[in-house]
Amino acid sequence: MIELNRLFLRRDTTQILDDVSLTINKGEHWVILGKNGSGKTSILEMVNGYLFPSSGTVSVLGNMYGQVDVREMRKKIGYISQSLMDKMALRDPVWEVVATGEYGYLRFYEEIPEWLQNKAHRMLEFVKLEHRAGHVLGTLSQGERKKAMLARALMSDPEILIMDEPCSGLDLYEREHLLAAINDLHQKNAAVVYVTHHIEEIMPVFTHVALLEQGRLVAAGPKHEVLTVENLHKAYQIPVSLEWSSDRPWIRVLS
Ligand SMILES: Nc1ncnc2c1ncn2[C@@H]1O[C@H](COP(=O)(O)OP(=O)(O)OP(=O)(O)O)[C@@H](O)[C@H]1O
Repeated sequence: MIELNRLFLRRDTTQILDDVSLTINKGEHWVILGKNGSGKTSILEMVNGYLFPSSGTVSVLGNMYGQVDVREMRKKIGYISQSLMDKMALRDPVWEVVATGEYGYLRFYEEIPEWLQNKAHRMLEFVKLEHRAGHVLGTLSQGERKKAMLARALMSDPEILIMDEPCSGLDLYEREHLLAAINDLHQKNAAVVYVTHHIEEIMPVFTHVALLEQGRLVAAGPKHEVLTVENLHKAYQIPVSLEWSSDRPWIRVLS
């Protein structure tokens, strides 16, 4: 579904990505981990076609970027990021904000047909936010807003769903509720690519992990093979121990 081949990205004197190759197949859900500035967001932006590598190729859903209209590709990709959240109309009802995802609009200026309203409500049910459907987006908690963004992204039935740190800034309660909704994505067709700083967010739905360090891949593959204390030490330079509980990894820093 996504094939990144020998990606290099250089800006001024900084080597942002340094020979990154990654293949994401249908049925796989990936988490990208790495320190601040290791290149995670750059990879997401390349998959979205917002950023082009200095060299190397990006192929998404069988189409090589550079030979395809990226705007057409973006219709097949759901992207959930803080910058998108910031663009949403806080005074609009939640169901209406969700409905805009059908066409990728930010707002509607005409009457919304009943089928679309019904679909938006179904997506809100999926993320367990239906009880807030009629509320104004700005009155929702941060976690609920993220759930609304997830429901909005699902409206267009994306083939790829990209999430850039969706749990940042959420308290434990809000985070766990959002993670439960994300874990339910196994019922959908989309391949999920998820960036986080927190290893315990790797829910059972995720199958694979890529570990980045200074623009290079330390390891990439099935999560149980990649999430070893040796690889985590290479990526973070901190001694840690790792425990799996209910197919979720938990990390402890060793003193
Ligand atoms: N346009 C640019 N010019 C110069 N440097 C850039 C540019 N864009 C990104 N960088 C640098 O590239 C590196 C990788 O950035 P990127 O945002 O991909 O990392 P990240 O792993 O997502 O970081 P974070 O976890 O902090 O969000 C950073 O050091 C960043 O400062």
